[in-house]
Amino acid sequence: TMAGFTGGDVYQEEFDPKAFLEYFNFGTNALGDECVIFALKHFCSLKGDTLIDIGTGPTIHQLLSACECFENIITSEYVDRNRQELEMWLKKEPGAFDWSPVVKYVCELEGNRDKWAEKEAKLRKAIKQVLKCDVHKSNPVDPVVLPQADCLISVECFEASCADLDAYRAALKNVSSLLKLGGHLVLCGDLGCSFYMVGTKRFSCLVLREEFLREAKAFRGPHSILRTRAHCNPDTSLQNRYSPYPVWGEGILFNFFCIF
Ligand SMILES: C[S@@+](CC[C@H](N)C(=O)[O-])C[C@H]1O[C@@H](n2cnc3c(N)ncnc32)[C@H](O)[C@@H]1O
Repeated sequence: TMAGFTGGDVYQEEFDPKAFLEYFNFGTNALGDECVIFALKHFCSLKGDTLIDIGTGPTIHQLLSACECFENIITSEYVDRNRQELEMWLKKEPGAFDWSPVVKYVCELEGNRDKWAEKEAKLRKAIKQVLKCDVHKSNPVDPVVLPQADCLISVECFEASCADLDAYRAALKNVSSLLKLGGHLVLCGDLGCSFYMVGTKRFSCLVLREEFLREAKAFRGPHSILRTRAHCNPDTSLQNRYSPYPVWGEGILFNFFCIF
């Protein structure tokens, strides 16, 4: 509901990157791993020169395969602390999150199990900018003006930052201005999820349905892919034990991945 909507101010004040990164402690949570693996497998198929990631958060999992094809990656994020956390990893500062288990897994998927250190170096080199971003602005990276990119990617950002479907459509439109004609927009997230936890703090999530994504797809043209996958056991006791996000808004969670 609107009343429970957690907007930009709440993010800026209360989104704790360290707590969020707990979801990416690979190997400690079976269902969390499943979520990440679903997305990682799909990210493998992207290609182009320039890629912009919208609402990067403190994470890099979404960029690990892309850095093999995209020489220029620009990340963008609303929360200052998330950008700082990412900078820590980029600069290999002490206390930076250890992404190596996830990186190793991606290398395995790509058939280069031993290349993980090279991949980390490649990604650090590919990420050219870490920008402030607000999807509600007509130029989300204002005051920076970017050349249009070949590919935009956004993982669980619009549903986190938009109070309703109209706001989601408007944000998609804003962000599309950063994309070349004929470029690809890649969205990844969960269907039917109404909130998620970051540490002990609850953040609202706009409930998405497959029909809505199919409609959004229609406005980007015919070259689209939408894949969804039922991802966790509807048994809530199991979910409470294993879900990466402690309790889901609905019984079953579906991951989605789409390329527009
Ligand atoms: C669920 S997190 C996803 C982070 C990352 N993309 C991932 O997949 O792990 C949602 C992200 O959206 C960001 N966000 C919230 N409001 C935003 C806004 N108005 N513009 C851009 N990003 C926003 C949050 O700060 C947070 O990093």
